[in-house]
Amino acid sequence: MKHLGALRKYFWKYRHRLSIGILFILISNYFGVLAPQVTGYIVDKVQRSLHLAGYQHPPKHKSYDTFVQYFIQKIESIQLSLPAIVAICGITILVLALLRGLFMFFMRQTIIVMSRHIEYDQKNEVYAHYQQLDVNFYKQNSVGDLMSRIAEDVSRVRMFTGPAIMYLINLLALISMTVFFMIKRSPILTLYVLAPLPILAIIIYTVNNIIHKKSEELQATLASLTVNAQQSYSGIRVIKSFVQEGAMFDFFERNSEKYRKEAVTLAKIEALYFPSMSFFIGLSTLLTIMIGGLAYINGEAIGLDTIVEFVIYINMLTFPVSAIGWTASMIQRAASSQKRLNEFLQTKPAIANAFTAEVIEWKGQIQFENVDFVYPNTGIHALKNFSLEIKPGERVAIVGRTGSGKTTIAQLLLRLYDVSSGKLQIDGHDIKHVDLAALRSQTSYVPQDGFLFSDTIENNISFGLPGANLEDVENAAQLASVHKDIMALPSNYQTVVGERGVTLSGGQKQRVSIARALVKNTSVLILDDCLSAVDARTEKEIFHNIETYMAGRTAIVITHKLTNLSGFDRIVVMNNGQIAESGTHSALMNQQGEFYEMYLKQQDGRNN
Ligand SMILES: Nc1ncnc2c1ncn2[C@@H]1O[C@H](COP(=O)(O)OP(=O)(O)OP(=O)(O)O)[C@@H](O)[C@H]1O
Repeated sequence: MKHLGALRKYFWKYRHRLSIGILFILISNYFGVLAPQVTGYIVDKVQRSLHLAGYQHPPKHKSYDTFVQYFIQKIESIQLSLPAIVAICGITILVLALLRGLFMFFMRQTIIVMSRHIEYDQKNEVYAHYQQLDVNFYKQNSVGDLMSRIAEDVSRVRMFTGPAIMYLINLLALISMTVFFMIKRSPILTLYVLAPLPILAIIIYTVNNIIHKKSEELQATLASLTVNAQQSYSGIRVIKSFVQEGAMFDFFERNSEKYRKEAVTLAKIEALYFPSMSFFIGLSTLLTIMIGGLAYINGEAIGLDTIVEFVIYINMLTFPVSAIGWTASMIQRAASSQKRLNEFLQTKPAIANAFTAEVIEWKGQIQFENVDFVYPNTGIHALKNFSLEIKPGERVAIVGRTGSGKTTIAQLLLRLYDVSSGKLQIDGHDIKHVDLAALRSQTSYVPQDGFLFSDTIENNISFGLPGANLEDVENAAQLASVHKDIMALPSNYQTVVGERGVTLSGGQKQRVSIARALVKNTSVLILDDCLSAVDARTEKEIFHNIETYMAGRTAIVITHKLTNLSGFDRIVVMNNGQIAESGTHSALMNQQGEFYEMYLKQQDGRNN
């Protein structure tokens, strides 16, 4: 429960709405408890007027609410016939019911609407926090988990801030008002009639706890089913090509069967809930009639009107009391969801702007000095005592075997991670003291997996530079040698790509993501093996196109393709997190070392 304390700020923000909502709940219940009293009055009035045989008039009581008392005085002062009094009382009961309904409507309008506002604020808070967290956080948490926090957990919390709060306050208001009037009328009858309710409360609580536990298990099974289905859809091509549809289906069916069994058990337990409720409410009604009836026969101060009133009160309590378990379960669920949200919202991003962070105009100088880097989630030592200086405007190709640390260099330069030891400086500033947004906005980075959004090509490219016009976008596409491909698409730059639209080839995707980086027009360009799916001729064309573009800019090109590297100022060969050799293309070829060997192997591969 303490976890829900985090919602205080929202309740404070919407305190006016909440207070008005509570007022509406009180008013609607107030009108609710008046109706039984007016009914009791008619019963009493009819009995007294008809002088029923053997009816011993109990003394007139004055335990009505002030409003009802005033209403009775008014009616009795006008000397009306009995049918007229009955009709007026009937209309009054109808008006009270309408007023009750009207205020219930207002109550929902304020409290449920408030919960929707809180849900909106909370979703934005969670989303804003997601944006701040570093890549390591995303490595440690699955997409499904992140999605369920923003969707499911926030919705569960909304069930607390809206319906649960509303039913809880409604229940407290109704119970206290009815019990107040019942005690006022007959304390002893109240005691007998309410006696079964604590037993009912204990049963509800116990059954509810079991329901809660079972539904948690059910949720977990459902989550694993969903992840399984999600993976099947994402990996459908792999599943089909390996003819594994049957195996996937069996796996899904087994999980489904588990889900079915758990759901059936839950349904059986839930089936117990309402019958036991009805039993105890029925028992209370029975006790009212029996004990009240006996007291009446014995001539005690209990009239038929009191019995009628009590029966109505008891029935009014049915729904709110039956909602206790449901409300408690909603509160429990909301508390566990809020706990998950709190854990996540309290996660501090490992990479954040230092207090003293400076916005610099990056000229493109880069210096790694004895850098060691260990991936925090796996402990893999990706860079070892790595030193490299790149001058502004220098064009450096980084090559090497897979897993040798090339991408890691790019990730450190974008400060997606911080170095574990050693120094990384840009233009002589420690990268940790450079404003993050300034650093990243001055770097054009094309990652290996050039992810495209399900949007138009124009928007995908201009994403690199919000506010870029179509001319900028086309220029960037031309530099990335993808303009012709785009013009061949059905709606050119307005063609929607991704899930909702056209599927681009691997090479086209890579080139669109290169265009997205080039449109940024920054002093540093980092291409991370983003030409792997591009044929040699197009690759040559791209290098040629961006040669002039690169003039005066620092360019780091990570690649596995060793042809076309003669135009680079330097080639750095990585091996196991360290530089194996570095130099110009001709120097490395003359050296006949690792680069030379890799180059020859690649040439052999091509010729064979
Ligand atoms: N996000 C990560 N979390 C943990 N370990 C990682 C992560 N990324 C890379 N590694 C590990 O760090 C080492 C260096 O990886 P890196 O991606 O820098 O190599 P690379 O030279 O770019 O390889 P490739 O040419 O295959 O892209 C590898 O052993 C890899 O498994």
